[in-house]
Amino acid sequence: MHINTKNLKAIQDLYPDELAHCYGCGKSNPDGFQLKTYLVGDETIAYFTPQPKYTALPGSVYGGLIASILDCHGTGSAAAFVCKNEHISLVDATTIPVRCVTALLKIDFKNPTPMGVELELKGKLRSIEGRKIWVDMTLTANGIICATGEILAIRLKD
Ligand SMILES: CCCCCCCCCCCCCC(=O)SCCNC(=O)CCNC(=O)[C@H](O)C(C)(C)COP(=O)(O)OP(=O)(O)OC[C@H]1O[C@@H](n2cnc3c(N)ncnc32)[C@H](O)[C@@H]1OP(=O)(O)O
Repeated sequence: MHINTKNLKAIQDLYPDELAHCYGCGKSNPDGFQLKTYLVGDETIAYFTPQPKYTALPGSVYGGLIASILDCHGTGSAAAFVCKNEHISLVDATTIPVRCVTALLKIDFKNPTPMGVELELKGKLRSIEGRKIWVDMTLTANGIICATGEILAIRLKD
């Protein structure tokens, strides 16, 4: 079921301008994917429909693209979970004082990811240990989990 994100703020839209140029999710990168991650309760969600140019075998999505969007969903999720943990409201904020980068990313490709359908990415917090945030992720198409991911994101120092 597609969650209505219309009244939610995407984490990536709350990154300070100077940290918002990421190819995968930066709002200030017009040539990038501009992935949007939303915090919904205890999990994060993002939707993305790859263009046909990101084909692997005909009809299926290139694995690098899958890794790329899970990477950005992971760092966005990590920032969102830190905000939740520290009671930083995403509703009132225009920017958040939390930015995370990827230290480690693992992807398991479970099934071919079909081209031409909207992909659903979800994130769940595993743990926050100081500046280290572990997030578990799934990427689903047509109700089938095509990939799972785990990320260790590191919160940047001020
Ligand atoms: C891109 C970085 C630049 C930042 C500025 C621009 C922001 C732009 C944002 C856009 C980005 C968009 C998103 C992207 O695409 S990010 C792009 C891809 N990622 C990178 O380029 C990151 C490159 N790596 C680094 O810059 C540093 O290594 C970081 C910042 C990650 C940590 O270096 P830092 O000096 O800060 O911290 P630390 O070394 O004390 O480590 C902290 C803790 O983490 C543990 N640990 C670390 N690695 C691993 C590992 N692989 N497995 C297991 N554990 C690991 C480590 O043992 C320690 O644990 P503990 O001993 O405390 O228990």
